[in-house]
Amino acid sequence: MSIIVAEDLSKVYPVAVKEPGLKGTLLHFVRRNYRLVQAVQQVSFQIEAGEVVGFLGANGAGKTTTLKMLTGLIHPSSGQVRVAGQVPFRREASFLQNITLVMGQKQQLIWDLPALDSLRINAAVYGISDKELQYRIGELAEMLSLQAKLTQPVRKLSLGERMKAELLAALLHHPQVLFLDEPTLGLDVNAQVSVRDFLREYNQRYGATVLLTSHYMADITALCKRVLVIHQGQLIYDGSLEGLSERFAPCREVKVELAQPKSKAELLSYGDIEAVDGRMVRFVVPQESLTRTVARILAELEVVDLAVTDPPIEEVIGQLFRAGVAV
Ligand SMILES: Nc1ncnc2c1ncn2[C@@H]1O[C@H](COP(=O)(O)OP(=O)(O)OP(=O)(O)O)[C@@H](O)[C@H]1O
Repeated sequence: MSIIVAEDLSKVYPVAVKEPGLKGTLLHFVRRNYRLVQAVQQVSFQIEAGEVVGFLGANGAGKTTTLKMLTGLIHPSSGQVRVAGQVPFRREASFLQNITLVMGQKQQLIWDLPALDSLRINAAVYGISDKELQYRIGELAEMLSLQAKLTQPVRKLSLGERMKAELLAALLHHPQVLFLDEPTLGLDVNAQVSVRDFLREYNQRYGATVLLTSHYMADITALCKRVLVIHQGQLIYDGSLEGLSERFAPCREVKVELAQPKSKAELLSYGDIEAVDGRMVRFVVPQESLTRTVARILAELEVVDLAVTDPPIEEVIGQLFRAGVAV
């Protein structure tokens, strides 16, 4: 059975609209007008236990709203959601024991205290014994290379160390399902890599299920075989990461090694040229004319080697977010 099930999940936010000026402010007190923002529209997906799934979308696409519905922070306007067999919005203790939500831009650790003190508070909330707490902190701190940092006030930690300490706090109760909203936000490249490595190891060691949003494609490519893409509140893709390029990339790169160098003018009839370097040529060819163009190149030019590659995944996603593609 799937550990996360969303069926026709929708969320509409009523937003109060106020006219500018004093008159608008006074009227706002007496009679409020609302406009409705459809943040998430009939989103359905299922995630199996142990999967690591990337959740992609441009700013305002509906990712955080969906995560909030999956963790029970907000009630869906319509649709069904079950996580670890429970209805999140009921926020039952057995549900909260099973999940965690980490938001890169929010922190739960107390700023002026050492992380260790906040961890003790969390342990009390989750009913973790002292002995078990020592064991779990030791294990997670080692995985995160954080042993020496837990006795320092949180405000004295670097951003990367703080994020790792946040992860430690969020995972102390050994949740089965991790909802991670931009866990590497603002971190430098080294810190991003160590958070990624930790998440991979945590998933493998505990078989935890992870739903992860990130604007850093490196997080997604390093961790997720499967991605969900949301655009203007609608799920427009649910499938493999490689499948994204196949489905949405408008162009392919055709790399050709020629027997003899050719001038740019001679090559232009085959497609846009990305680069020419002696006998090596890189063409950018629209998807729909790919087969025809490759056949022409092979028939008309003396070719030593030819390879067709997808554009970088960042480019595909960027294009997808800019254009927005209907399902
Ligand atoms: N509490 C709220 N009240 C009204 N509108 C909201 C509220 N929260 C979110 N929205 C709106 O719902 C839409 C989806 O927002 P959401 O935060 O889910 O997007 P997101 O994909 O997480 O974006 P980002 O990547 O910028 O965090 C946006 O249009 C946003 O303005």
